[in-house]
Amino acid sequence: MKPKRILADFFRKSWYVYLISIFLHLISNSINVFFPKVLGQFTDKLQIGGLTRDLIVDYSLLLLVIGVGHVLFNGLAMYLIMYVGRRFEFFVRRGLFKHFTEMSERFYSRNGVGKLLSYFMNDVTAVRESISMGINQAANATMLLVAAVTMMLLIDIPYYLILASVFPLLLIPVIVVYLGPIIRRRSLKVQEALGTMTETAEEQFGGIRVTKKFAVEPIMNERFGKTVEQIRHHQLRLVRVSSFFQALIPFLGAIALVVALAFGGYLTISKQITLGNFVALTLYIRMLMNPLQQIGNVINSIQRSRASLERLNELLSQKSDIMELENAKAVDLSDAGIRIQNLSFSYEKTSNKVLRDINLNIRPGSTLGIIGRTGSGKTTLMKLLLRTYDPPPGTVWFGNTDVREMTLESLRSQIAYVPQDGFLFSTTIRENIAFYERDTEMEYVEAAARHAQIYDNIVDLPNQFETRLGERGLTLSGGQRQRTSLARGLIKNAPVMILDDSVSAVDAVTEKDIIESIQKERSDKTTIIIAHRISAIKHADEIIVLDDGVIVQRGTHMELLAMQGLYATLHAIQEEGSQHATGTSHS
Ligand SMILES: Nc1ncnc2c1ncn2[C@@H]1O[C@H](COP(=O)(O)OP(=O)(O)OP(=O)(O)O)[C@@H](O)[C@H]1O
Repeated sequence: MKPKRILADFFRKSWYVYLISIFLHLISNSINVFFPKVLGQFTDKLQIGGLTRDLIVDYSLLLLVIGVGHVLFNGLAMYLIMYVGRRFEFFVRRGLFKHFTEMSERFYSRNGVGKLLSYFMNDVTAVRESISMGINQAANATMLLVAAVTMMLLIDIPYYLILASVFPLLLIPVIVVYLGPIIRRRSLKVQEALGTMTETAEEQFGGIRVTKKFAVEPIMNERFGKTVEQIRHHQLRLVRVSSFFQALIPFLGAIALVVALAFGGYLTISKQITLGNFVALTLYIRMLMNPLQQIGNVINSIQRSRASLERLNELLSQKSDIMELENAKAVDLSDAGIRIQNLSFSYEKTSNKVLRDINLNIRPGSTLGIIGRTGSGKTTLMKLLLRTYDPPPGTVWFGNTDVREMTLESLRSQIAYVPQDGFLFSTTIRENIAFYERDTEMEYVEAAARHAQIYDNIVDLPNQFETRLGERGLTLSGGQRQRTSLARGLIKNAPVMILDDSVSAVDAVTEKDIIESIQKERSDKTTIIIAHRISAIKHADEIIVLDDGVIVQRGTHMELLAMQGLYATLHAIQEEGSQHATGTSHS
């Protein structure tokens, strides 16, 4: 989908449905406009006493046929337009989703989930309403207006009477020009407020467990109440102007009817027009009221949906900041080393450097351990390896290829990244583990679960590997979730694996089993283990200690212990802690 052109793209695909629908409206309205004419003739016949029993039956049947014909074609036309409106919704929502999946992590840090959901729900619906109901009503109303005015001109009603009666309606365009932009501006505010509410709701439902444990429901209610109050405020401002606008149009129609009654009535009693023509004139003017009301609705809805369309087009114009080069290369990572050269990085141009002058060589098949205080830049370094953020050119290399010149597919499909807070989807455990390849055979799923030390927990569940997690299913404990996510990483059997503090929520014995299993399974593959506990990384070929974005120490476990520094300090503290825990302290 090209940016800024969702409507044009859509109309190009669906124009013929609109054409058929407008044609059906045309037939429907052409039938309908005969109603007043036939009724006028009926009145004239009645007045001159020319009505017979047979004629009454004939007129009744004729009116019935007009009514049925009008409803039938109108219904068909409405169905087509509604159908195509729903297709628009489908088309845009699918396009939006695809666009979102192409956006980088930076985009998601800037736009909350709630805000993105509000584009899906509120904005798409607002545009759909105006291109289905809006076009339907506009086509219908315009035709009815033209047909009614034409019929008035064709029957014997003086032009000056028609002009006088229709004159108040000529003020409508003036009102539209004045009030339209006000409606649009206020509507934009409403959409923004709805977005904020969805965002707050999403965050508050996500954090409901924390809220409950701290018993701060009143504060949350108040915070949410404020966002709802904002919507009410903006919506009332919109309702005030749009109701005024919508009421003005039928009001002008009513004035037109008063003119027709007064002026037409005078001409009838002075015998300048027939009673039948007077009835037809008032019915035609009355007939104009509905389309006028509809046109008011349509203009209102178009103004509101223009605000939403602008928001959607603006969103779809945003490009991902992680772009693949046209001649990007696929690199086989199984025999490619990872080289980091003079890497410094900050998230925003103006913010402080999170990593400074990092130099690192990871041989293919080796294990690197990373340890460091919280916030020292460990995860950031991994994000740059995975290119979820762009490192500066020439700083991150896989073999002889700069990561920025690799295809994203070859990079990410060959790295298994296991984050600390492994997210699990609301589906079965088996599908969560076999996430990368859903049709992986069960024996591999089970093996991965064994290596991640989660197998025994899973087989104790009611439906074992087929147990559903999440919204409609069971919830796992933090440690179980972490190990399930670890199994998902292990099953990929990727040339490079990154464990980003992925065993932090398991006990020391389980951690030891997991690490031993990983060592055995991945003896010839590159593994990077980030941990706060030295026990998880001490077997690594090289360990780096990060502090405030700088590598302050590097070496093997034994080498680092021999140096005085952060590593030895951490080791001493952790050893002391574990002695306390096992009751072996002598102090
Ligand atoms: N998306 C982001 N935008 C801006 N700053 C960020 C972002 N992510 C992390 N930071 C900042 O970068 C610094 C390093 O964060 P990082 O997550 O890399 O640390 P870490 O060493 O992995 O910490 P931990 O051990 O707690 O996981 C922190 O100061 C953090 O606030």
